[in-house]
Amino acid sequence: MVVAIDGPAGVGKSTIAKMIAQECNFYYLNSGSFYRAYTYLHVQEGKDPMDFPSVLQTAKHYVLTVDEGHICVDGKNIEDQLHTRDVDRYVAKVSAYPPLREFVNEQLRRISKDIDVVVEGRDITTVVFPDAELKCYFDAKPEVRAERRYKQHPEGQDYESVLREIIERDHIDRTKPVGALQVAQGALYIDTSYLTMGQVCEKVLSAIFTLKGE
Ligand SMILES: Nc1ncnc2c1ncn2[C@@H]1O[C@H](COP(=O)(O)OP(=O)(O)O)[C@@H](O)[C@H]1O
Ligand SMILES: Nc1ccn([C@H]2C[C@H](O)[C@@H](COP(=O)(O)OP(=O)(O)O)O2)c(=O)n1
Repeated sequence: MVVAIDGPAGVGKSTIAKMIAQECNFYYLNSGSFYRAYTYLHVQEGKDPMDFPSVLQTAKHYVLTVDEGHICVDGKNIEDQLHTRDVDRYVAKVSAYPPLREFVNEQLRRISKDIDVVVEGRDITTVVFPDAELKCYFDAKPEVRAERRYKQHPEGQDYESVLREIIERDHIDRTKPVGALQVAQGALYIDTSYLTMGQVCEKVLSAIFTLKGE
């Protein structure tokens, strides 16, 4: 079974997807980690992340694997390197390059073949797995998402800057020529603004149990 989850930054996709994966014993895939990993690896090589064809070359040079939800290169977990200022600054633009999207999508489909999986991102319900057994769209007001992100790293940027970046990121994510964030037909729409993580998880689990006839 494929459970596909899309939604904007800070809405709770990773948190809930991991909870569902653990509860149902499904594999967990975070597609944003692929875009982050390629951005990181390219910058690490001292190359220009705005030269998108060259980022694709870098991507093709490395083999990414996923170990218990963590992205690895040559077997080494690089998760800690994926949320730096540099990666945050460039990843939205890098991820808008259609050939790179196609490259990432092929890998997501290959990894997910014949297994039970929860996959989250921006275009999972629309492009990568439009026929997923369960499609979910999580939403929340930008102010709520900024507050959640700010609380994750109170030592980092102030709330106003976090909110500004969330709004900018939303704009890029929603206006991408390919793979833009949108609510897929037939998706379970959940506004998480005033729900606890447990309540969101319950809604998704209930949909999975219904599908399984449990
Ligand atoms: N329903 C919720 N209520 C309160 N906080 C939440 C909720 N869902 C997620 N969070 C918190 O919001 C932050 C961002 O969640 P995350 O799962 O990283 O979002 P995303 O993967 O969509 O970017 C995390 O600190 C998480 O614990
Ligand atoms: N399927 C996906 C997943 C992520 N992206 C983009 C969206 C973001 O700008 C980056 C990083 O995604 P990620 O989910 O890690 O971002 P956030 O944690 O929500 O800030 O990649 C995408 O275009 N398509």
